[in-house]
Amino acid sequence: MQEQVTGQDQKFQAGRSRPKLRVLLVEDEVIFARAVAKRLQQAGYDCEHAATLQAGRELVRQMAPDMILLDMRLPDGNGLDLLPELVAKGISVISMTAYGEVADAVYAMKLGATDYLKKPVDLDELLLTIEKAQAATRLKHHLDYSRQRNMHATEGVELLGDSPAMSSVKAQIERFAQLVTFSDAIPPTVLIQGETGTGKDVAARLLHLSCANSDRPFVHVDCASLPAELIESELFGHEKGAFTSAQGSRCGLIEAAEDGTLFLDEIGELPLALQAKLLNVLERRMVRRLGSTKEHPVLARFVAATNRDLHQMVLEGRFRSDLFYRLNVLTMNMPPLRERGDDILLLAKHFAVQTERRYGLQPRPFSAGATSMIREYHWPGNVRELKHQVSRAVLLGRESQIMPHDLALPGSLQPEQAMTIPERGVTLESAEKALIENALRQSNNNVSEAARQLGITRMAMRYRMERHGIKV
Ligand SMILES: Nc1ncnc2c1ncn2[C@@H]1O[C@H](COP(=O)(O)OP(=O)(O)OP(=O)(O)O)[C@@H](O)[C@H]1O
Repeated sequence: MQEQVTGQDQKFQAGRSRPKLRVLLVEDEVIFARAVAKRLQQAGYDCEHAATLQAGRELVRQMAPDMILLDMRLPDGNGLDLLPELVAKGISVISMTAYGEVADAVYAMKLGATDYLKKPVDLDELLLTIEKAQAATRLKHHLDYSRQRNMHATEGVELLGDSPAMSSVKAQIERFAQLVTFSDAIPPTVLIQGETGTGKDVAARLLHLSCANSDRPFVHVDCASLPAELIESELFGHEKGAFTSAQGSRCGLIEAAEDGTLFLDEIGELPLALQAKLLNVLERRMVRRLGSTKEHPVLARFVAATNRDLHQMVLEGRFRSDLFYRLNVLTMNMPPLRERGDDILLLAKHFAVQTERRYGLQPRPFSAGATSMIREYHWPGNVRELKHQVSRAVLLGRESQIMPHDLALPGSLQPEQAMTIPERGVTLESAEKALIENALRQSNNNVSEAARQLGITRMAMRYRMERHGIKV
């Protein structure tokens, strides 16, 4: 028997903005099932009901539930028979057992159920248990995500560019790799500073690859994107029961880095309380999981990166000075892209070829106008912005060359240059003339292209050129 619960309570769901959790209830007591379904729908969940194992299996396929409330004693078998396949699908399962079936509940937990409820089920307790299970699933996904993204972490790492600024960075990476590999006591901490998108992450991975034990783990922790309440357990690990959703014990990322590299990205975003704990780890080289009394030695080398001015943050009381001095031992500054001379074009060509290959497109050169625009633009988002704009231009451009308008940059002039009025003043007429001459220069005297850059028609451009006596 299979029953879908819909109807009068649908109105409670309307207008809820959070995605609805899909809950499947596998339960043969129909009156109890109706009460549960009604309550869950009122609470904003999507709920469907199956009264047998077979109907449950069928609905799992159809509705792909996020969570299952699973009764143990069903007309066509025991809920425990269905449990392993649900767990294997990554579905969170809450088992429901009648009085006197404690052994079933224990066995269900061993098979991977997230939690259990004893019948008769109190509906408020049921809601709390669902919320708890949801939090546990979210935590697990975050941990799995962090671990997964660290696999293949150093594949295909390249720091392109041979401008003096980049050559000096590469030489520094080599030198630091020697220092952190062969210091017999504690490997000194490396701090990589630089504007956003300058390649700090790439530099950290390259440093790891340049060390003697590059086959050891490289573990990346993004202090900015991890929710504050997860950073601590992510970094330090936890024992079972250390907090409500800690279902089992788990090693933290500091431990997971073993004797490899722990890369603390966006260290400036680390909450003050955790800064103190991190300092303790750096000083004592010991780590203790949340809820544990046992300490583990820390063998990893620490590399931190930031696009913030940590010194300024120290002055403002937002970053601990003792941690700053501890981190600021070997410091590397990633130069902004605009200070890398010909590297800008080299990188632009590299990203263009990369995109063309990836999408099986015909190679197209940059037009002279696009080339000078790339050279002159100030690239506030650095290499990341260049990569993004070039890929976009390659994918969207229609002409035989990549044109300035394909790059969609906000003009090649730096905003400050374009906006600043000289002390002696300037007339609108002369500013307009300068802009037109500039656009023509950038587009290699291509009038249509220059008109496009200035957002006017070719006719209007011709008219203005004539008025200012500009000839091409
Ligand atoms: N020199 C380089 N050669 C090739 N690719 C690079 C280079 N520098 C950066 N990149 C690429 O640019 C993008 C941004 O680099 P990365 O993430 O290392 O910057 P970041 O400084 O860590 O940025 P954020 O401060 O925002 O975290 C990445 O896709 C990276 O592969």
